[in-house]
Amino acid sequence: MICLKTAKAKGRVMVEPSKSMMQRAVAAALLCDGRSCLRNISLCDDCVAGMDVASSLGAEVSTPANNSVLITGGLKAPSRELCCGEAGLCIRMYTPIAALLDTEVTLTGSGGLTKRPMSMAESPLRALGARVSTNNGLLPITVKGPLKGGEVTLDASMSSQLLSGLLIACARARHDSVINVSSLASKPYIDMTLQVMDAFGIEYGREGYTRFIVPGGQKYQSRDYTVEGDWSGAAFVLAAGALGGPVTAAGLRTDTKQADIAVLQAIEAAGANIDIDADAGEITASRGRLKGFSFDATECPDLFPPLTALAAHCDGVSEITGVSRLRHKESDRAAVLQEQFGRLGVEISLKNNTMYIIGGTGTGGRINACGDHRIAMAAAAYACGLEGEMVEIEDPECAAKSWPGFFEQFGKIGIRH
Ligand SMILES: O=C(O)C1=C[C@@H](OP(=O)(O)O)[C@@H](O)[C@H](O)C1
Ligand SMILES: C=C(OP(=O)(O)O)C(=O)O
Repeated sequence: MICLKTAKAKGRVMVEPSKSMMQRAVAAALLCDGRSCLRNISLCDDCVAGMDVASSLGAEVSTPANNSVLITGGLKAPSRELCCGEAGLCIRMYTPIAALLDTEVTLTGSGGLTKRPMSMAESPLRALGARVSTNNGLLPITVKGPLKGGEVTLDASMSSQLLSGLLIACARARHDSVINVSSLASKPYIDMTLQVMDAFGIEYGREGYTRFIVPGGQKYQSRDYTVEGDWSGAAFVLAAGALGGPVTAAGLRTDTKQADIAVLQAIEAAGANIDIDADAGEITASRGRLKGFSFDATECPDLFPPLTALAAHCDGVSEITGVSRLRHKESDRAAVLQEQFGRLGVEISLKNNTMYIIGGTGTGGRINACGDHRIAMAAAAYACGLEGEMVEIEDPECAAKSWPGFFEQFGKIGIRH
């Protein structure tokens, strides 16, 4: 457990590199013939799991040094089960990749991932020529390819992550693939996948977010790739700034495809100030007259926790829509936010697809992160809206899933433990 002394935050934080972008780049590097160098890497739990899986699938992964790692591609049958840790993207992306092989591969995971659905992988992979079995829709999942290609339909209402994996893998299938997609949410994450495929020389066609055409038999081109800073982690830093500040989040690209750059709109809607220095890659947030705000987080569900922390200190009621996207995250995130912020005196109600947060009643107290990194980080951002109280966090270590140095960085902006 850690105990944070609440205070207004002030200063500058270098954000962690994006685990979403890095895991995609590692997968692309695995599928190359040559050697890639990934720079500005993250050693968060999810990225370490991604590198381990790539290595088990035949990549030569150097010991990370100087913030970079060398990956020599080469896909081969692993000698053991692939363990994806707690990373949803990792298992949903490597399942189609493992199905490129003509041997049976089992993918598994730990902690919260064991409760997260994998059923969405079954019918599309079968339609593309692989054998698939899951544990009643959960882990472990076993696949046996080779993925041949073909035409397939995918219901992506639960998650975009399998589509990311299919797009990446289908470029290496023997034949061309057409992926028809219905009800896709988290759309920007597909743009992130396509951006990495572009960077590694892969071609595809698309009709918006409903149909993707991926020619088979393509070669990923090895390259130097710099991982950009993580807007999902930056959202907690900027929420902290909006509650006091000024706080600067550094290491970000403003021309990003990342979904969570949308945090800037939400913070401005709450009445706080945002200052952007695109050339320096620095965003500064500072307090304004904070008022309840409305925001649609359907396409950027990871913003719920930092925006809940912000809304808890805004005057009036804030409304965030897209609650249905939270059911299968590291925790049942809407329920956990409601319950755990409730312990801090913040009233949250859930109606249909909307979360209502009543601002201005929160106090210090103790919350349990419930194994969800974004709940732990949200508690720290929340602490920036109080003064002279304590916010205790049970299970803070789970922040390492996306940002191992998170609490150290918050210490630097005045939130000490
Ligand atoms: O592709 C990715 O990197 C991610 C996609 C999103 O998941 P869903 O598509 O399941 O919403 C997001 O919530 C997750 O944190 C990371
Ligand atoms: C849901 C998340 O990640 P994943 O699905 O990759 O585990 C997250 O980081 O909030």
